[in-house]
Amino acid sequence: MATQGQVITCKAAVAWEANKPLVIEDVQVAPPQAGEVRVKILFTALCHTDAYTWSGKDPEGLFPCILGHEAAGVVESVGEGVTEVQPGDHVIPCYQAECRECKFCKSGKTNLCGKVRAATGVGVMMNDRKSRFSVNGKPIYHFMGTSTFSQYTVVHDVSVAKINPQAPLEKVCLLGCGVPTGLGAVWNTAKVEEGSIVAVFGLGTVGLAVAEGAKTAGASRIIGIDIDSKKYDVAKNFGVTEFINPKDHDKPIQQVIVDQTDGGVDYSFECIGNVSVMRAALECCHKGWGTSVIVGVAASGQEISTRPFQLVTGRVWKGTAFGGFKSRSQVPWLVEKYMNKEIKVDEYITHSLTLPEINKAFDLMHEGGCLRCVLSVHE
Ligand SMILES: NC(=O)C1=CN([C@@H]2O[C@H](COP(=O)(O)OP(=O)(O)OC[C@H]3O[C@@H](n4cnc5c(N)ncnc54)[C@H](O)[C@@H]3O)[C@@H](O)[C@H]2O)C=CC1
Ligand SMILES: N[C@@H](CCC(=O)N[C@@H](CSC=O)C(=O)NCC(=O)O)C(=O)O
Ligand SMILES: [Zn+2]
Ligand SMILES: [Zn+2]
Repeated sequence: MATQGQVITCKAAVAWEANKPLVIEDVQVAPPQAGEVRVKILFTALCHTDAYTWSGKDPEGLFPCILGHEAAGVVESVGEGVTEVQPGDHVIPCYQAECRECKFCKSGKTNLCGKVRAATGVGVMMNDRKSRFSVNGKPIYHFMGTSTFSQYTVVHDVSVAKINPQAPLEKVCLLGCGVPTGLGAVWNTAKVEEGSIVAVFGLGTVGLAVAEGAKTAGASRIIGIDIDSKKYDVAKNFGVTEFINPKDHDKPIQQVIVDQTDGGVDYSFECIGNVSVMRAALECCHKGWGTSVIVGVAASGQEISTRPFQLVTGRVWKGTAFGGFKSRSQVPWLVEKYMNKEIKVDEYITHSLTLPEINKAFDLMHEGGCLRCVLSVHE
């Protein structure tokens, strides 16, 4: 192919500074080095975590950078030693890598991978600790090892999942983050059993995917909690059976839930990123066994607290990254589940725009009616 081994100049949305509108720039994307893959991104969605880092509250946020981590595309070229994907393969970039060789990958206890995390956390590639992106010679940092708000990106080979080429990329891009995170929080992290009572705090994409996961796990009651009452109508389609708006109650929300559930829920999930809600989510769990899973990402400087007595009396506090899914192994499996109509994806897509409209897409994200907005990157 003509572009292999060449620098590609393409359009990308650059975050030059925290909180300043993204700027569509002509970006130079260097060829992939050993162990790297250059991907033509066709569709990318926006996740709340992109907005979080853009806001300047992420301690790992570096500027200028190219954000984006929920996407799908086609391999354009590969660097030396890359064997598991080749040009033309349909792929989903994975911010949570899976090398299958490191201490984490071999532990059988976690989906976290240590191979490239130190490099992706500081916005560079592992090989030479440099960025593959530049604008007129000025380096632009990578983000989460994915940087999908660009027509082309370079990722580590351990951070890319090859998927069924029949899958519609404009839909399955969502399997790069929010939907697997919610489903996996239920299936892998909490391991919700049939008949359980579940509370979901925050009914955005991640919370709705938790509800969907809980429904398929056979939960008997799925209580959705959100400060936006309009969320309930949509949430019913994802399995939420009851709704509570904390603003409608004088008592603390954990007390309201404990009163309505004969002592508390079996499982709760915080899908907002609010440390006060994380506490409420733990404290609404049943004494002796209730488990609360933190999914939301809280800003730099925020800390969780509760009375240790809550844990002494048997409640369990956990967290999850990418829903505990092993990315390269299990994203292709999730794609198949979608193709077999076993999991929802289309239902989370409320808006479709193009890359140049990305600032509008971020505005939409902060409006109640938007779950996921998918950007067509080459239109
Ligand atoms: N752990 C992980 O691997 C991942 C974590 N995340 C994080 O999950 C969180 C949720 O992501 P999205 O669903 O995309 O966000 P979202 O913004 O679409 O949804 C959040 C929901 O919480 C509601 N909410 C806000 N404050 C509330 C409060 N005090 N009480 C009750 N409800 C409240 C909002 O009305 C909204 O419906 C974010 O913090 C995101 O960064 C996202 C993906 C992966
Ligand atoms: N840089 C952030 C960390 C944010 C975070 O926790 N990210 C999640 C994924 S959120 C996706 O939308 C995650 O997978 N964390 C594990 C990891 O290795 O980063 C901060 O420092 O707050
Ligand atoms: Zn995300
Ligand atoms: Zn690993």
